Amino acid sequence: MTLRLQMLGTGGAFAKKYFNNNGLLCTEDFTLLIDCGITAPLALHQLGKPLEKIDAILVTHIHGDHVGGLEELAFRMKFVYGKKPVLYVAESLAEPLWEHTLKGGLTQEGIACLEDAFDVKLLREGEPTQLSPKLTVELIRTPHIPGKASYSLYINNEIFYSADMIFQPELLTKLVYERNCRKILHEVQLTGPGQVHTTLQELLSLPFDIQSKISLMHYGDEMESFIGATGEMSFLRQHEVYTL
Ligand SMILES: O=c1ccn([C@@H]2O[C@H](COP(=O)(O)O)[C@@H](O)[C@H]2O)c(=O)[nH]1
Ligand SMILES: [Zn+2]
Ligand SMILES: [Zn+2]
Repeated sequence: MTLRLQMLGTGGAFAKKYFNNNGLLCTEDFTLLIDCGITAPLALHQLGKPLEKIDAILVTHIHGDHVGGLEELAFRMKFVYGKKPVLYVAESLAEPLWEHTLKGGLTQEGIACLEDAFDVKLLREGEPTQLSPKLTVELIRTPHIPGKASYSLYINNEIFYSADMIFQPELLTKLVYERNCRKILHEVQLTGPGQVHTTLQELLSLPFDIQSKISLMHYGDEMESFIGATGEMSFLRQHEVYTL
């Protein structure tokens, strides 16, 4: 089954060279935007991708580099195309996404809740959900910020998309050896302590056969100086189209 991934950006929260880590995941008849950060509207514009070609958006957690573009996207879909974007969101994130992030900007006549701005589809952790005939996504809750929900994605029961998370070697091992995971798209923090992210040093501790499945994303502006220092892992590049 052919899946294509084109990252709108591959940068970490503070990266300035690579835009926010948001991606277009495409089957032949469906385009999913994974996360819609602050830079997503500009990245889509630069790629020449009209908003109406995006069939749905899925958000992994509530940080600006993952949800900061939703206000503009909702307004443009409403006023330019007269449509509500389809928004896949974990049950646990829907209320905080509205109350803590979007309410201030989106509230106006005709918009009083998340459902007024988006066609909201709630996702349950651990339950694979078919988004289109050839695209299924399962949310896996993974640790990122203490006390805040955040989710990784298991796509078509074979591709792991970490989103932002603290290193989880047991999960990665289980996915590869027990769930036939054949590709891992993983965030990486290249310098400094990981704290709420996964460091390159941590990923380098994984066995070579797991490393060889990993493409690195959500990196800092210093990425170029780490080329050749990432073991069996390679860097995902902004705008390149990958067949998964
Ligand atoms: O050096 C750092 C930089 C950032 N953080 C924390 O990360 C998040 C924001 O980044 P995301 O990519 O959106 O997760 C925020 O909680 C910062 O406090 C950090 O811990 N260390
Ligand atoms: Zn992030
Ligand atoms: Zn985050």
